[in-house]
Amino acid sequence: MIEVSHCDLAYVQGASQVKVYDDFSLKVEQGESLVLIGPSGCGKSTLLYLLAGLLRPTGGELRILGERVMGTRLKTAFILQEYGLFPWLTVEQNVSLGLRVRHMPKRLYQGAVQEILHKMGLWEVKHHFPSQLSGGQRQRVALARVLTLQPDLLLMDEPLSALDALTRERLQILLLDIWQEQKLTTVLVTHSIEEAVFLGSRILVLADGRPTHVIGEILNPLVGQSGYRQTSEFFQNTSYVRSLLEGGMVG
Ligand SMILES: Nc1ncnc2c1ncn2[C@@H]1O[C@H](COP(=O)(O)OP(=O)(O)OP(=O)(O)O)[C@@H](O)[C@H]1O
Repeated sequence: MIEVSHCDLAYVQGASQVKVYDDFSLKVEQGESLVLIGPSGCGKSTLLYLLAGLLRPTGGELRILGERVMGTRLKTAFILQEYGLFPWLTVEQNVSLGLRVRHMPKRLYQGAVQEILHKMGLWEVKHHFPSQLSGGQRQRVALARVLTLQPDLLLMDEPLSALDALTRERLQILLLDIWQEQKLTTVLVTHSIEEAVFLGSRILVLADGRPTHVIGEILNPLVGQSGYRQTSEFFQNTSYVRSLLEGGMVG
């Protein structure tokens, strides 16, 4: 699905350069739920921007479904922490926005929008404006909006970090349902070890340092199984990720 091959990426800062990636390679299979975790500044968002086609690598190449990424693509959805909703549009209008800007006639998208509003628990608030919603509801609107476009790749940059603990857990379950139902390839950045292990079928632990490097990779085949959060495997995996992060921060 995704092939990152020997990519370099440096930010220019005045006269100097911040080399974030140097000869970095990564493969993500179709239907994987890859989670990126690592200390602040290690390059997680940069990798998402590269995958989204918002940044171009200075060397190497990225391919999605075999096609070289030269810019943004319609089937890649990107969800940010700040929701990105338009305050002057209602929930329903925000959700259908992507379809409307593609000039799809209302009769063709109305059913799909209604279905997703129900599925995401937004039906009762469909005429509300974003300012009238809780953080969890706003993030569900943002998710609903990108899902109406039937993406094949969902990129998420700390999408749940602004939410209270219980809302966050509910949305984690929702994300897991979406991933399992739609077999959607997802790449999620988080700072939460528990969230990484709860949502990632594979977890990539990145370390700070220039350039960024992978210090651990955990396959997590039990992800999505009911009651996983209460199992000893979940506890072992969170402990392992924590130890990698602690080790990676030494020095
Ligand atoms: N536009 C930019 N210009 C210069 N340097 C940048 C720019 N964007 C990011 N950087 C630097 O690149 C490095 C990687 O940043 P990035 O935002 O990808 O890290 P991150 O792991 O996502 O951090 P966080 O967890 O804090 O969001 C950091 O050192 C950051 O300061």
